[in-house]
Amino acid sequence: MSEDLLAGADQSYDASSIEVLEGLEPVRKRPGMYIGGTDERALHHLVAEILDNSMDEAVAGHANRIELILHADYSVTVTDNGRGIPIDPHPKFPGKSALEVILCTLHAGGKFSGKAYQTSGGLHGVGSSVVNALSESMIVQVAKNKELFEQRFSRGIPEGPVEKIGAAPNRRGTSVKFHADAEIFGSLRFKPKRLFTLARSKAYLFSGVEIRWKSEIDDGETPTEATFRFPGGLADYLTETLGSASTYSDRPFAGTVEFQPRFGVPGKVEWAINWTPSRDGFIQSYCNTVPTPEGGTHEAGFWAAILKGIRAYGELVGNRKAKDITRDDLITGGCALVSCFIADPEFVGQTKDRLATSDATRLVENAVRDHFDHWLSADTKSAGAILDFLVLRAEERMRRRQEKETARKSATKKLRLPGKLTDCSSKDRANTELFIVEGDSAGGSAKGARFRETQALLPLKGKILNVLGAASGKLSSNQEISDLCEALGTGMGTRFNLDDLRYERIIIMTDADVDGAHIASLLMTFFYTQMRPLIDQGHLYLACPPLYRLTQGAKRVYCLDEAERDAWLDKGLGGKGKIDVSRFKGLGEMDAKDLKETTMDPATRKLIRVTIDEDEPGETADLVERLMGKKPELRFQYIQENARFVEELDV
Ligand SMILES: Nc1ncnc2c1ncn2[C@@H]1O[C@H](COP(=O)(O)OP(=O)(O)OP(=O)(O)O)[C@@H](O)[C@H]1O
Ligand SMILES: [Mg+2]
Ligand SMILES: [Mg+2]
Repeated sequence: MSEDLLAGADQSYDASSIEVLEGLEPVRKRPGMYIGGTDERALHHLVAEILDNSMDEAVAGHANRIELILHADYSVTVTDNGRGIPIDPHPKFPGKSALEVILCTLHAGGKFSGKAYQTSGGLHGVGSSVVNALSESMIVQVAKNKELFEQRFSRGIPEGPVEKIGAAPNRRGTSVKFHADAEIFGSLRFKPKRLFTLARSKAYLFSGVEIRWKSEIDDGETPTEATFRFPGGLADYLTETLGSASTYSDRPFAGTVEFQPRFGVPGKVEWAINWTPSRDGFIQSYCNTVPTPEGGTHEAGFWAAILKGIRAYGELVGNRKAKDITRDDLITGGCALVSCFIADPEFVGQTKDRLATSDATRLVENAVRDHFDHWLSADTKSAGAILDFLVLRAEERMRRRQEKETARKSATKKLRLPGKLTDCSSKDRANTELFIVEGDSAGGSAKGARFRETQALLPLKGKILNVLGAASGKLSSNQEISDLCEALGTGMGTRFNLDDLRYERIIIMTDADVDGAHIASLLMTFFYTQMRPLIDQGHLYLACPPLYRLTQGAKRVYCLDEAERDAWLDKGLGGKGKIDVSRFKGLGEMDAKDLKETTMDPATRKLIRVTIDEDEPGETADLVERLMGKKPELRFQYIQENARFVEELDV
């Protein structure tokens, strides 16, 4: 670096360049430090801060009702029936009420000493003042001693002192209404669904509270009014979350245990966990009702208990492979909720994404461990199923590692293709298509119908197994599945790699009958669970072979559905004699020319792209479960009703 540059840099660097931000200014200058950014997540965090304060009041035993309202102008009101924020003059700040101090000063709060609250989510004395700073308007009302008080703020600055505005003979508590500041959040708006979910989860976390939800904004999918009260706690929450997914145990392993007092304050942990083959595992953890998406010490304690418990059970029943199970196998396979209440928790950051209190590990582990041992030995059927499932995951993980190592060794890996694949000649992936064809008979006419250069064929024999129900070990040993994987070139499950995909479009082409629909749905499920990115990136399609053939003399037309058939029947084909209608039983009944024209030729065919509705991942899993799960009637019904009539099929 040159001398000039150095000299230029410190010329104006003197005391005057050191700024001290006062009051709530730092919050507006650097919102990220307090709410983790200025994005949608940060915006919704504002509501969480205010709601957390009311929850703290409820958990401390002073409130049992909370109301959350989303107004038409996108402002939010949170009301509780707690003690009410103190409004008397603050001893340290003459002329200011405690309310004003709390809302206009960082690090002002009643949760530092544990006198007013024992196990609170709040602890920094920052939350409400931060929300105030980032709101273009905030109105706080406090009902106390049969009187109603109010103070208004704009961008963290009081518009006047706290004032008595009336009587409140039957009311008690705090109400905070705020409108997030567009200067900070731009055009971002609260999403009814997110707030609804937030309110609901809080109610699950503390069964002593009733939370009412109201939204003046109707997004068409979120209820505009609801009352949440869940005496069943996390066990119910988990059961609801898993919906109709099949699980290895009928009831989740769930419980609540009080801790030995910490700092003289009793705490507790509540949890629920179950295992399912039909979706990825997850854990949602909370401390003092504050979500901790990055986990922390309480999660560590929970997994330690489950891991030790399952290994000990394996040893007890003589399953030697149980000792290979690791924490990762547990985490990827289990669906868990853990909520603890402890005094004076330590979090990382103001958004409290991770719990750091080291005691929590031991407390949670001890609490859960005993119960888990009992639970496993009391329900040996579930315990056995869970153990098998976890052992399988461990084996799969180890096999993957081994395969990776051997794959690296054989550097000159030759591409292996299944014998029954009729490949296309193009060496370039662009514009190529793989037709997965049901049965060999159809394969015959498809061979004559295809464009050799770009269209490849893979006939699959009979019914592939119901992959969703099958353990993943069975999957990889299934011949049809491994042929499919080799043809695609991608690997599956956690080894799936989209870059290796050998074709641009994968097209499922099955007969237009119930069996065909079944096979198509099995394949879609397989892609959904094992090769999800292939669907996400728009590579998966369903072919639409016609359902009817009409002939009249020498004239012949194909119809995709009843409507089309009826239209032709009305106007006639222009041939001689009576119209002969035949309903296809299979692709094999069509000759190559017709198959090409109706189903395979990109210029004349129709395709359905398989997509997934991103907003509803839960429902997607649910639908796949419904399609593929234990009830075939439901499945057929769905496919027959829908598959033929939608352009984009949401699996
Ligand atoms: N709804 C309420 N009812 C009663 N007191 C409240 C309520 N909301 C806030 N307070 C009081 O205001 C104080 C400050 O709240 P604030 O959210 O700023 O900080 P905190 O909750 O103490 O900590 P954190 O920054 O972690 O949220 C609280 O400690 C509590 O004493
Ligand atoms: Mg708070
Ligand atoms: Mg504060």
